[in-house]
Amino acid sequence: MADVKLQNITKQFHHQTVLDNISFDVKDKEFFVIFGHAGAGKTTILNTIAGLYAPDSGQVLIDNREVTGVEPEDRNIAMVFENYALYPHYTVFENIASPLKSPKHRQPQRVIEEKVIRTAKKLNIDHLLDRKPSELSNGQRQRVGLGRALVREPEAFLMDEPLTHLDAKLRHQMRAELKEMQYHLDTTTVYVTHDYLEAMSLGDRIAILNEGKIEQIGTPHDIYYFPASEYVAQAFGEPEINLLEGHVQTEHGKHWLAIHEIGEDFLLPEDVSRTLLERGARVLSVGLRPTDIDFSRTDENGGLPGTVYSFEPLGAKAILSVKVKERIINTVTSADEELNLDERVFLKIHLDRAVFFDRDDGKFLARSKRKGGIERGRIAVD
Ligand SMILES: Nc1ncnc2c1ncn2[C@@H]1O[C@H](COP(=O)(O)OP(=O)(O)OP(=O)(O)O)[C@@H](O)[C@H]1O
Repeated sequence: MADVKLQNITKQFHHQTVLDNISFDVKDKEFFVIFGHAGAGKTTILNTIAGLYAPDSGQVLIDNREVTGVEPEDRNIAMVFENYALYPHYTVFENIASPLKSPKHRQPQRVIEEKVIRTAKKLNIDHLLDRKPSELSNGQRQRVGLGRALVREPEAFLMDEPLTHLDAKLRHQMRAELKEMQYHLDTTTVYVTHDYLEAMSLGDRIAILNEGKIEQIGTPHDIYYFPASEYVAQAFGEPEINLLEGHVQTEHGKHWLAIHEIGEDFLLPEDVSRTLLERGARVLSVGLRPTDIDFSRTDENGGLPGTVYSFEPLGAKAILSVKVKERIINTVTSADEELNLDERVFLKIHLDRAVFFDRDDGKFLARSKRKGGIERGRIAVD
């Protein structure tokens, strides 16, 4: 296996820029996820790495060797597709052996047998070699698909939404399988998805692509807790992060955040106010994850009053939307709550967990790294 590097890749189709100066470095044995909405350019990146598309500018390096002009079959990259494209009339053995029989890469029968058996053992499917794909479970089929890619001993795997059309339960199971396989096989993988949960659960690192540009590259933790932009924060999390407008105000040497939309002021964590003032940010966008807002039925500690706008039980948890003044705020509660529409409730916002963005360009400004709660109170909001 090897590392895969993209340097300043640009690609246009019909004068429309589809990839705009894309650079990243997938390390040897890394599981690297490219996340983006439909049309963001994810598949175009995979095709560029595989050599199916030539970039207009920029370089592709595999194992530090430039391959930008090299034909796909000479790149030693394996692409795994959504349906695994197994030959239905071939046995598992024949399916896995098929890449070793192509005219360009044909190998002697003895070598083929050895490689197929070794690959099947790695994937724990060596007892299934005589079966046809129709006699396999989905998980086993996936392993055969991967086995067929792996048998060529590629330098990297490229996977284009391999789990998209599976139902939720199976998808979860397959995710676990892929993860386990990755752990045992030490493969370098570039994996494309539009499902943020898949990206978070599989990726060592994730690149977030937005209309052909990379918004952020980071670990799942970085992406979730320190999103580089409002776009990233909105894409990762269900229900979506609440974004409100805040104004920094200074009184008696203390820095407060006034959120007029909900008629509430919060004392800013010191590390946050320092950063915001250094950056000269007085008006900003405040991101509050639904999980960082608690609700109660009683006004115990000066909670923020609102009324139930909707209550959506989803098994173990429920999405509670509360109308505060004219704003709808989403929170997550346990599903066994019984709440009626228009019922009066109180919210407790954990501003110490908020993420602050520039109001104009939506880029990340600050998040408190302090542990523990913050002081909270009311001052007059004009
Ligand atoms: N061969 C092509 N010719 C013309 N336009 C193309 C070609 N391939 C892709 N595009 C365009 O490039 C843009 C990015 O497409 P791409 O398939 O890379 O997106 P994606 O992020 O993989 O989307 P999806 O999740 O829908 O598969 C789209 O607007 C698409 O229409």
